[in-house]
Amino acid sequence: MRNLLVAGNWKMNCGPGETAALLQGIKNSGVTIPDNVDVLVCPPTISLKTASEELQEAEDIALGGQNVHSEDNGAYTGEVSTKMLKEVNCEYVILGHSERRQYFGETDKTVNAKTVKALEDELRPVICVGESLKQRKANEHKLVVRKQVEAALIGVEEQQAEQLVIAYEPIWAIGTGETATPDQAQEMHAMIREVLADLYSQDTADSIQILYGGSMKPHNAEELLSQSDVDGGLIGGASLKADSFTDIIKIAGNLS
Ligand SMILES: O=C(CO)COP(=O)(O)O
Repeated sequence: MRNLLVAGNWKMNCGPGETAALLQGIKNSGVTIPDNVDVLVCPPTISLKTASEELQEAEDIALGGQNVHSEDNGAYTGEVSTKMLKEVNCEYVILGHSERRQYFGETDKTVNAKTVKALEDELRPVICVGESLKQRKANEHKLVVRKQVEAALIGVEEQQAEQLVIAYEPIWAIGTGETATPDQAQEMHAMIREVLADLYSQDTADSIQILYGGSMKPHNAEELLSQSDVDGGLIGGASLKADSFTDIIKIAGNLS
């Protein structure tokens, strides 16, 4: 049985001070992380060191970056490398979030290069895919997402693939308060798992956690996380408050 992964993408929220406060809030909430739940937080780059220090005695909460460059170092103003993320104890990195694709020119090609680099340097990529409202209305959502998954994984070998996490995040559901229905999420997650099985094997596909992201909140987490191919959530807004994030952790613990 796969563990469910409850992951917080803090986006451009929480400098070091607020990061310390939020993580203390999570730790002081008294939540015990269930054995069958993995928990991940992804603060902004500038707050990762503080987060790492705060999480020193909370080994069951993993740390991740929100982006990484595909080169080791060099003249890339504003960027961070895999080694820098690892130096502050990141185990994961979010790649290809739709906001990065939309505002910062990320393409399937850059997402692929970053995925290959992250795996090479033993950071687990959380690869984000998802269709726009226009694409869903045009009934192109499956094709679009299939292509995004395939493109991200060019050159990724089967034995590395077990380190992957995929996040299905329909763009129309991000920060809008509108979620995919449980059936819509299940349909897309099952399709993504099929793509992974075609690329690798059913066993490998079954071992990869596929997260849902897009307005996941305590009130809708149970119905989404109960779907057989939904292996967790990538949570934006609701991960910024200790109580809503820990509520989702508890809901996941009761399910898996
Ligand atoms: O983009 C998301 C997580 O990466 C989802 O954000 P919201 O939960 O705020 O909709």
